[in-house]
Amino acid sequence: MPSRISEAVDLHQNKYLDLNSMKELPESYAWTQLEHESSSSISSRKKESVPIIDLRHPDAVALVGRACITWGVFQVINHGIPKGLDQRIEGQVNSLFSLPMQRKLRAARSPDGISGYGVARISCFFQKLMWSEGFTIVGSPLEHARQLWPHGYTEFCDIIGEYDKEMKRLAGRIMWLILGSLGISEKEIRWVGSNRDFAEACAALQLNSYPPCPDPTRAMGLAAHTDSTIFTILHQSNTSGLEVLRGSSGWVAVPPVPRALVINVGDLLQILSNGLYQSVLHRALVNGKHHRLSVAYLYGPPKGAQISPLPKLISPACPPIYRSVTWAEYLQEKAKHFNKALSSVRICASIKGLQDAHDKIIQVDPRMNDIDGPFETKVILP
Ligand SMILES: C=C1C[C@]23C[C@@]1(O)CC[C@H]2[C@@]12CCC[C@@](C)(C(=O)O1)[C@H]2[C@@H]3C(=O)O
Ligand SMILES: O=C(O)CCC(=O)C(=O)O
Ligand SMILES: [Fe+2]
Repeated sequence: MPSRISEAVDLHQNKYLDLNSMKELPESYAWTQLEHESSSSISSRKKESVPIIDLRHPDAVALVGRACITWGVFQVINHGIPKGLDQRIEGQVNSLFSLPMQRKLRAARSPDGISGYGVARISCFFQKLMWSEGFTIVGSPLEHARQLWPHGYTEFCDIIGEYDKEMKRLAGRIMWLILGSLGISEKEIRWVGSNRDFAEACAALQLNSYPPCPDPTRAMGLAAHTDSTIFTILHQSNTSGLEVLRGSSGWVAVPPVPRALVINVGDLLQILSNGLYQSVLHRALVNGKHHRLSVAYLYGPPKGAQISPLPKLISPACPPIYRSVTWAEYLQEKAKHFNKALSSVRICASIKGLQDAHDKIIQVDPRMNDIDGPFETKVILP
């Protein structure tokens, strides 16, 4: 039986395989059938689909509230992001991931860093590797862009800057819809900012690439996870792959809708809403023919802001179930406990009717069985 350390080294050595040139699925990327089962067949039979909300609808607040409670995810249209920006950002993402591996590695994320090129951060919690590459941007992408395109990095930086600005504006608007749906006014949030635009809010941009895969039914693009955000705004290219877990219905596909953006409830919104809006477990599957891209805007509170259940949502009958955390503290919990991060900040162990995403874990990765600690693979039965 190999030791945990040598397995970790194996993973590390496999880390930068060039997925774009592989003709067969290496064993290290082959996930078990069980992990793929329970997929969309059930949901498509039931004809359930993730709500699509027109942000210009007069009842947008109520629609958003209902979608947060019943799904934890929705798509938005008429969101005001300039036409064509989605295609321009996709062009940049495509050009980044099409670079030769040696070039991409110049912008590699350092082991303890946040920004840069690399495999999914959550890879260390899984036995198998994921069929994807990522590039994370926090703050300015300039230094990494220079490494990637020494003679032509400005276009990338300009488009990222424009996308970031537009996302921040949209995120502020969605914040108001969500807060409105919870009955929260501006007086009740310290960090709304003087222009009511959440100017100090922090965010990360995650660019994801899922190359065509020689054996897509055995591969996993991005394993099931929840985001450690208030919410995430996701643009997906015109190839399906995103799935969300919906209670007893199992995995439901979130099909790309032209110009629509997907909004995922994140863990911090679950904390703020005292468990009313639960973060959504989601994953990305891969495709045999098409290269899939996605751009996630991971939206969170300002640095140092304490996130805890909103006082208005608390009463003797509904005591706070989470302690207060900053985003940075929560990300540390996530890095340590992954699926169990929410329960690690829970102060009230069991509330009837409330389940954290991790409570749905029903089978521990057998390789991890004899290891103490939080290493668990989500295997969700139908
Ligand atoms: C702010 C962040 C959220 C994130 C970790 C990060 O520091 C930057 C990347 C984010 C991301 C994107 C892909 C899925 C995810 C779980 C991951 O591994 O990296 C999220 C992280 C998260 O939400 O916890
Ligand atoms: O590619 C996708 O559809 C999902 C990406 C995602 O979940 C993430 O970046 O957090
Ligand atoms: Fe995600």
